[in-house]
Amino acid sequence: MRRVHEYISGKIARGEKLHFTLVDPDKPFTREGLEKTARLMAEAGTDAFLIGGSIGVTPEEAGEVAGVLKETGLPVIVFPGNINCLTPRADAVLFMVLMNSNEPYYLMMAQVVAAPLVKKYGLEPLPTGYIVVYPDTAVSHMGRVQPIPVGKPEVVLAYALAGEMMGFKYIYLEAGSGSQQTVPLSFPAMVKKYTSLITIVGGGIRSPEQAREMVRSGADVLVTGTIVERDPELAVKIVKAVKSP
Ligand SMILES: CC(C)=CCC/C(C)=C/CC/C(C)=C/CC/C(C)=C/COP(=O)(O)OP(=O)(O)O
Ligand SMILES: O=P(O)(O)OC[C@@H](O)CO
Ligand SMILES: [Mg+2]
Repeated sequence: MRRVHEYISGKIARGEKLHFTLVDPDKPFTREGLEKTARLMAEAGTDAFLIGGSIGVTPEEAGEVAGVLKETGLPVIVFPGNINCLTPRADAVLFMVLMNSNEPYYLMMAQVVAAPLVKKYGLEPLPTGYIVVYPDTAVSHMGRVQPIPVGKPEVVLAYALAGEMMGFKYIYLEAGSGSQQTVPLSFPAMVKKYTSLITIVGGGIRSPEQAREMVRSGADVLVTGTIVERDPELAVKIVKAVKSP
């Protein structure tokens, strides 16, 4: 059963660009507030919800958030900072390797610890190479990241090719949540040109214009988190820009 992968890849095959809404269960929320945001984003046309955070998420919070988001009928995908984000109430998990980490835990041990849990929970694994471009965010600190030189898209391409050769289906080009900059447009462009990976891009996207140029450059899936928390109406405009680039 690869229902979520088929849902995502089917839409891409039909020429659609996708938007994922990131919800961090560590951020304070009320059930009513979360329901309202979820409904707003679903009506705007977001394609799925990601749940996860770098620090502080309890499995109970992850489960509660997943339960509320599932009421929209959209897929709920765990975007794990670590195994604490896993919950059986989600549909799938970005089964990630942080490819440019210097830390063995994020390269192999997190996956080894997670795999039996993913199996028990019945989560669909989405095999994903995760690349964090910039230093100075929670994820780059926690993940002991070796940043990618911004003027060198061939470096990111080499990672993407390696990921594709190892059988990953997704590559997530991450600026870092709350980043001041988005990933360089040349990065999704290069990956799209030379691989058949599904390209997810996120971090620092704050305007419909940025969203539009990122999908025009080759991103298949755009992720926004911070703007959904700060300005949901602007997030709705971003979804519309992704859907009509
Ligand atoms: C396979 C499993 C279960 C785990 C893999 C674990 C790996 C490789 C994690 C990569 C390192 C990491 C810390 C990723 C975090 C990704 C994430 C959920 C980011 C969401 O944003 P935050 O970093 O929480 O942003 P804020 O600072 O805005 O809260
Ligand atoms: O919070 P923002 O900056 O939108 O980032 C989203 C996501 O890519 C973080 O992992
Ligand atoms: Mg967080």
